Amino acid sequence: MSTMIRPLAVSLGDPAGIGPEVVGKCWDHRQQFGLMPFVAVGNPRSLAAVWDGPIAVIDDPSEALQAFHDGLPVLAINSSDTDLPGHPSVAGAHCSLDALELAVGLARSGSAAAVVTGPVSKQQLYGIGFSHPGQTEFVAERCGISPGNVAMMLAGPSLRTVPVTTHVPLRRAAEMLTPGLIEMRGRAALRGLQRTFGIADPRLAVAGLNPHAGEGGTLGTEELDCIMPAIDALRAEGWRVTGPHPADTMFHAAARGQYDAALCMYHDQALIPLKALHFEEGVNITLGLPIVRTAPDHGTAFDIAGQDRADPRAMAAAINMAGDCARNRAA
Ligand SMILES: NC(=O)C1=CN([C@@H]2O[C@H](COP(=O)(O)OP(=O)(O)OC[C@H]3O[C@@H](n4cnc5c(N)ncnc54)[C@H](O)[C@@H]3O)[C@@H](O)[C@H]2O)C=CC1
Ligand SMILES: NCC(=O)COP(=O)(O)O
Repeated sequence: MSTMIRPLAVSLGDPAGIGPEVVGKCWDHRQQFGLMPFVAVGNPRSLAAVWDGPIAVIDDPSEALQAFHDGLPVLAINSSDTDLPGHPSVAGAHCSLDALELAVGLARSGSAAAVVTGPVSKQQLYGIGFSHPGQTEFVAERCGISPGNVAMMLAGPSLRTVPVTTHVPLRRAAEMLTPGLIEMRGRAALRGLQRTFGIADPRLAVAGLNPHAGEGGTLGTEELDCIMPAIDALRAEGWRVTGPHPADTMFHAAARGQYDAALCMYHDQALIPLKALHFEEGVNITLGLPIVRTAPDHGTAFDIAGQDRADPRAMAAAINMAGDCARNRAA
């Protein structure tokens, strides 16, 4: 089936967060943002609570394209409680997981061209027994891919970053670093730059872990023991890889011009520069999957939910990137 005749599936995320509001606003501004048709997956009541646009509850994703012109098509997940914006609940966590499951299933089955995931609360999901670090690893598992072989990329107009370790305590992140894990993430990032971003001969800059990339082993040895062997292995395969670079000096404008993505050792090393530069339009994309999955870079923002203050631009960027990547793959 052609990408052009399939909608994107957009899960609403936690019903008490800003996911429903930014998805509704994306439908409002669909022409301004240049968005292809999408179907929301979640509780229609959580949309109606924060957005007064037209909602078209549909039974089958094939109805989405026609419905999209007159209203926001929604495949309904009916949770037992009505969630109040800003007040997450157990029922809301179950609803966000059910919506994620259905939206990913639509992309896997080919009913949707790609999946865009709305923001969920990890704390809420962990509370109902969710055993994955985040949605990235959940989607990987549903696609039958080992979590080690996918990469979480944060992408903005002037920077792409990929963390080697994701949602683990910082102490544990350092312990988890091995040449094999760094090499796998680096390879997933490089292949993703080729396949998803169309960069034929991508350049990857690898960050060090320690101050000044270990200062020759005097401020830590992970660069010598783990990072350099991974760089050597990737170079031996013919990839253009540099590093380990001191992380404090690899994100200024001139440095960013030297690479297509930065491979970072832990979550905040990757996400702080990306969000400092591109919070309003940053996209989280999972590389290494048989389907396309994107998300806005921001979280549930419970502090502003229901106040009409949520900026939809990152969600719009995620929807646009999902559409572009799906079209690239179909071409
Ligand atoms: N893709 C996902 O599902 C993500 C989920 N999270 C989850 O979100 C929850 C809250 O995380 P935080 O660190 O507080 O980050 P957050 O992104 O939810 O909020 C950080 C700050 O930015 C503001 N903000 C976020 N998005 C905004 C938008 N679109 N428009 C206007 N203001 C916005 C919030 O009001 C808050 O002041 C956590 O439970 C975390 O697990 C965090 C990041 C991504
Ligand atoms: N900080 C990024 C984030 O929380 C998104 O992670 P994921 O749920 O997409 O794996």
